[in-house]
Amino acid sequence: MSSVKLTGSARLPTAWGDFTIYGFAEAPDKEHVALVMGQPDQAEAPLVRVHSECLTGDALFSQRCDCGPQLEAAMQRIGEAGTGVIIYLRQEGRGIGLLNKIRAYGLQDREGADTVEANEALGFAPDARDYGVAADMLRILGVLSFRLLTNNPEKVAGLEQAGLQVLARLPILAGRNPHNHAYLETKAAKFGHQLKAE
Ligand SMILES: Nc1nc2c(ncn2[C@@H]2O[C@H](COP(=O)(O)OP(=O)(O)OP(=O)(O)O)[C@@H](O)[C@H]2O)c(=O)[nH]1
Ligand SMILES: [Zn+2]
Repeated sequence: MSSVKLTGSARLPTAWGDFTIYGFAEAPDKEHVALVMGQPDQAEAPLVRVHSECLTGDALFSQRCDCGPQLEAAMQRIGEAGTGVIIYLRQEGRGIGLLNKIRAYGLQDREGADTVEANEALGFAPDARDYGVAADMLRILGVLSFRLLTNNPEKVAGLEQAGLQVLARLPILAGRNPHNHAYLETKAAKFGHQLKAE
């Protein structure tokens, strides 16, 4: 039984080409979207990006993280390929929500905590995400095997555990800057993100 329901779709022209945006509802009140270009359900190894919401990075140009540039890079690569999917998950702050992420940022600023320590100080797991919903959305879209744009091995494992086939992990290195240096180092050291060019 899928935890998400497809609720509608529409054209979404972007700077990188024309996508179709699909709305998904997850009970009780979460809303997710998928951007689809071309016919990834017919393609042999389409590009897929599973992107976790980051309001500060995706919409407000924050340089504390690399989320906005990664999203742009993924849309550009899918535009160049002509086919692919962006699953945009409303798992802000690695699943703790926007307001808790801002509290975690405050602890990092005032107490020198890294992202993991700040989450733990607030009583959260270091990473509270789950990729089952993303897997359900991909299944509804008919995309069962694909190449995944990510540096995060947990994302690959999470989607595979949910029954999908990740044919390859493609690195997505974008948006490194002096403000996110420590954040990226923590991702590599504590979450095993692969951040070296391959
Ligand atoms: N709790 C918390 N979440 C953060 C922090 N900085 C960024 N995030 C969130 O982290 C999520 C992105 O996760 P990342 O670990 O950067 O990257 P990823 O999605 O796991 O991996 P990639 O696929 O390689 O991008 C977004 O939801 C951000 O809002 C932070 O300091 N604390
Ligand atoms: Zn971010």
